[in-house]
Amino acid sequence: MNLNLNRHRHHILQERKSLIATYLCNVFDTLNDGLYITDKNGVTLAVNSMYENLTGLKAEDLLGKNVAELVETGIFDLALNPEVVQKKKTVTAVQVNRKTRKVVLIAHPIFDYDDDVEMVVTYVRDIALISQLKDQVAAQRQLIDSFQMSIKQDNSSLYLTPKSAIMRQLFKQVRKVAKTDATVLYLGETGVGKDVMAKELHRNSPRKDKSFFKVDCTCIPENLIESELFGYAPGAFSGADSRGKLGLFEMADKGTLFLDEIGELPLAMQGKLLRVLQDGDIQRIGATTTKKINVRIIAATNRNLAEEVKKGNFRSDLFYRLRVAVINIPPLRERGEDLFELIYFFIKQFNRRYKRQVTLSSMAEETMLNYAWPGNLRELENLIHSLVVTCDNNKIQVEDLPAAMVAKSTVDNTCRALNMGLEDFSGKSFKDIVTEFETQILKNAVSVYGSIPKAAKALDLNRSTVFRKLQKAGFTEVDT
Ligand SMILES: Nc1ncnc2c1ncn2[C@@H]1O[C@H](COP(=O)(O)OP(=O)(O)OP(=O)(O)O)[C@@H](O)[C@H]1O
Repeated sequence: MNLNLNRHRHHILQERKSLIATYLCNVFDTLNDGLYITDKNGVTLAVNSMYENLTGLKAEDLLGKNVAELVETGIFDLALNPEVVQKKKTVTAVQVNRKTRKVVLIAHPIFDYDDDVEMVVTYVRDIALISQLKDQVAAQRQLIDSFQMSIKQDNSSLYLTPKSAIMRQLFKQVRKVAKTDATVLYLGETGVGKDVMAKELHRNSPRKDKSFFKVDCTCIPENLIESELFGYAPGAFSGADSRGKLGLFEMADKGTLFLDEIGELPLAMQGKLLRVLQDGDIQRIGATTTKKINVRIIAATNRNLAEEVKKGNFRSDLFYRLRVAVINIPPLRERGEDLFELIYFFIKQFNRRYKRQVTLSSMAEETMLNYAWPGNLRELENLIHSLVVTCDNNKIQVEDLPAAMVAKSTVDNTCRALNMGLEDFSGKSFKDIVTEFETQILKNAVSVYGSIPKAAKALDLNRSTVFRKLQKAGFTEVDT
């Protein structure tokens, strides 16, 4: 039974081998290298189409001719065959041909059963391409180095020793998870420092000497995201670089990859990312095999990912995978005394950069402290940058601040003093809001001074006016 099976296989194999022999030239034409085959005497037996492309020479001018003759007639300046046959080993050289094309030759001996050289198979590569590749590798190395430099250098321009309890606790948490290899998800409004914290995490991790790459998922066009992240195999699609391309996952191997704005990652990519997180496998576009990589993932978003999962915009399985260590970065308005510290930290930074000695008036300082900073640290940093650059004398006055900030700060102040929030006024007319403010001020004054006549006197108002306004608003002195 087994014997029959083996015979059958042997028969099929013989048939298939003749198939290979029939189509061998077509197989040669699929190679990305040029191919030049001679017999042991140097007679040209075959060249593939890539050889023709690289050298500009035509097969019909070469086939059947001896390489020695081709050298003599100046078709090319050297041939490796005699040396390969004599030394019985692989030989390499740079060849220039009649068309002044420069190529690299790698000539291998093919032995017969007596261990004598029967043929010489030469691979031919474009020297320009090789030096381009070298440049590319050097550029990539430089890129990796510059990433590492920026990680190392950034530190001095950052405020990393917060005073507020909330941030001290957060830094503690960051430095603790940094020691592990866990995937980290940063959540927080725009400009709160997710990017800064991702680098801080890398800097404190055992991978600190390896590369750190950041991908802003909003910045890469959807059709390029996959090739940027996963790279592609040589000749993966028409127009692709024939040498293939390294993706960011491979570049960040052994280091950290920061996926910023992960909420924007297209659904198809979310599936691929999940596979990386689960198995540590990546597959280049057009590749048939996968590759194991060792990358720590840090992700960040200002979106509510749970909501995005409900809406079907974000895969729940990926969401759960990312939630291994979630770190919420609070907005500036919740960082208490850090705001004060940060204001002066940035003033110092920009004073140093522009060789200035700008300070802040107490009114300007108070206005800044009372502002809600919707743009968070980015807004604060940019404002101080512009104030330091544009400040005429060395003191920033409240008039130098943006009008909207001053107005908002005044209203916020009044609201705070009156114990009201801005949301209390939504949908009301200006007149109603003013009346409400007025009533609140009068109420406060009556409670502070003890009676309507005393409050009216303190506010330099007519007592009947105060009485009438409060009565109209439905208050009596007893109510207050
Ligand atoms: N601790 C810090 N010390 C000094 N500057 C900081 C700090 N944190 C953030 N910044 C500055 O604030 C700006 C915004 O920070 P970052 O880009 O990290 O925020 P983000 O949350 O990632 O923003 P986005 O959501 O828009 O991506 C940057 O210019 C950064 O340098």
